[in-house]
Amino acid sequence: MIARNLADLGVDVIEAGFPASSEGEFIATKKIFEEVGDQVEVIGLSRSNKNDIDKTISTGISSIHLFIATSELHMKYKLKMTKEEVLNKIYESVKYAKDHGMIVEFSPEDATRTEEDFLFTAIRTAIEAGAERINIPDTVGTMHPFKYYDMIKKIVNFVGERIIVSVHCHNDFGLATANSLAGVYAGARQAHVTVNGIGERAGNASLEEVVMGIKKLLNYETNVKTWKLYEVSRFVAEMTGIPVPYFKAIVGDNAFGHESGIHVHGVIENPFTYEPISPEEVGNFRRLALGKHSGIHGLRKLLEEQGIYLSEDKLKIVLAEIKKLAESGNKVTVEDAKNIALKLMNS
Ligand SMILES: CC(=O)SCCNC(=O)CCNC(=O)[C@H](O)C(C)(C)COP(=O)(O)OP(=O)(O)OC[C@H]1O[C@@H](n2cnc3c(N)ncnc32)[C@H](O)[C@@H]1OP(=O)(O)O
Ligand SMILES: CC(C)C(=O)C(=O)O
Repeated sequence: MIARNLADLGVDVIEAGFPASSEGEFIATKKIFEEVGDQVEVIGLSRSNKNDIDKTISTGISSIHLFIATSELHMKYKLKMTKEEVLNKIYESVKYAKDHGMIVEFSPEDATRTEEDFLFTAIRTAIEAGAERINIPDTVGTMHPFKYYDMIKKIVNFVGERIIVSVHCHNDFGLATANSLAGVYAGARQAHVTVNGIGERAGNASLEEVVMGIKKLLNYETNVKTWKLYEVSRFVAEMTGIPVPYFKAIVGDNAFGHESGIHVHGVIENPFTYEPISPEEVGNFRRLALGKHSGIHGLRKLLEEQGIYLSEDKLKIVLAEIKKLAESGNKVTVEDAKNIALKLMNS
């Protein structure tokens, strides 16, 4: 169901799973391909070994994302391989997948902590073996946008126009979206993202933020139907049981929420004053709230929507009551405002 939502949303590629990791992932990848493979490219993640590649191929999909770590840290402690062994694995696995007719995306895992010369050698090896896409993972989110921009720019120049460079950013320092945008600005033409930013540790770059950043901040195009973003985000939250944070950009409940009087006044006059994106553009909703920060303009609007028209003096009295209520620790609703106003009108 999530895959169908993503296909309808207009994403270019769905990384459906890691077929060699379990029977469930194998079946899911196969099923997702059968369901939406005619609408969107479906790709499977795989270690750089024959067993994983064979398993991925046997799902029926035709794109594979091969990875192997290239940083000293990962090679020494995790893979227990030398540089030469890793380069051999890259060449052999990419070549093997290509010989089986796969589209190959290759990731030097922990790329951003990899010694530069070796990273370029690994990338060249993957391309020589036939990889069409090179993804540069910031595996533990240790990049900042200025550094990642320089790195991606260099790689884009190195690989030339024929190869698509992709970015994959983790959010350990809260910079996954910023780094993804820096990478795209530097010439990457694919970004790995997840709905609501879900992922290991602090998560991955969020689809909603990266798509809207590309559209509104970089002024580039994507194929994503942005007005479906909120709906897809909520669907994934419901299916996974992982709620969307209240203050989450684009899809959070407060992403278009305004309480402060000055802001509400601005938004009433022209929403662009305090909304850099309109809620409709992403399928979210504007929410005007009442509280200790409220002002007359916002209160008047909310009451008039309830059919209550008060003089400026009366509005001031209602506003004072609302502030008092909020400052005593209560959440103030439109219903509260309405009751206060009606009481005043009847007194
Ligand atoms: C940064 C990333 O996101 S990487 C992808 C993360 N995703 C996953 O791990 C998918 C879910 N994983 C799993 O289901 C399991 O870990 C499996 C099926 C992949 C492997 O399970 P196991 O065989 O039990 O091994 P385990 O996970 O404990 O260790 C990983 C093994 O893969 C090796 N390995 C790790 N990455 C790679 C790679 N890219 N290419 C080849 N071998 C690799 C490790 O060196 C280790 O090898 P060893 O068993 O010879 O010591
Ligand atoms: C497999 C790779 C792309 C990965 O997930 C990472 O390095 O974070």
